[in-house]
Amino acid sequence: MSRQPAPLLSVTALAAGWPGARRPVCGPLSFALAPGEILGIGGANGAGKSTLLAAIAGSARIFAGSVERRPGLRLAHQRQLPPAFAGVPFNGHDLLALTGASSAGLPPWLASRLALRLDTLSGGQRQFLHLWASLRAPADLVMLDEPTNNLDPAGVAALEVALRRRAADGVGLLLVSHDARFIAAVCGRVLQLDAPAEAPPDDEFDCDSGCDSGCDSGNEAGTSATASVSLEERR
Ligand SMILES: Nc1ncnc2c1ncn2[C@@H]1O[C@H](COP(=O)(O)OP(=O)(O)OP(=O)(O)O)[C@@H](O)[C@H]1O
Repeated sequence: MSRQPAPLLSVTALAAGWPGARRPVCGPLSFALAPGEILGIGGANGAGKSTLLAAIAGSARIFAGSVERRPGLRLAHQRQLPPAFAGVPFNGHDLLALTGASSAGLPPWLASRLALRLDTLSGGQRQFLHLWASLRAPADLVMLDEPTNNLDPAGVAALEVALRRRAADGVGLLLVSHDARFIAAVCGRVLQLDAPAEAPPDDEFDCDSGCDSGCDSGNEAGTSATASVSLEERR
């Protein structure tokens, strides 16, 4: 009898936002991510997609619910706007060394530019290099925020190949993207966050007892009036 591998990540009734805010920006959200799974995260501007990644990485505030990472989980997180390192004498080799990523398999159009300073690369070249640095880092879970930004069709195709290879290694992938074609091409499931309310209510959010951010306890996470979620199977 085969046993299912333990999930890399279990998110339960999570309402996440930012320190100092009265209310979370997303949630309640519940999902799990298995090794080798590619999960897409979609939704309108401001729906809280980046906030969700930040909560999983431990850099946003958890108002209610929980994020459980598999013990010892190694996480790589590429933010939406990777740093340009302007004015810093730092090249592609340095960036890959910093994250522990191998350059083996890097597309030739980028491999030939690894000795160049990052602030002399084009936007798409730098984007792909940052993606590679996260994707090929020694990580169990890789989260990429708008990975197709600045990439041309050849870059997107190379990214899709790299993502599938990483998933085949058992790495779990969370991909935030507005690119519906890209998400449909690579993701087995999609978590769709609802658009934020036009004007957020100014009443304070009541945390449930699972809050880990030092708020007063209150009622259930399920009563949150912020974005809801739907999870679609793509195949
Ligand atoms: N560091 C932060 N501190 C405080 N509020 C933040 C911070 N980052 C984002 N927010 C707020 O959280 C809300 C959700 O932002 P978030 O970046 O998560 O949305 P998103 O779904 O990723 O949007 P987009 O598609 O535009 O990238 C926004 O209203 C934003 O103003």
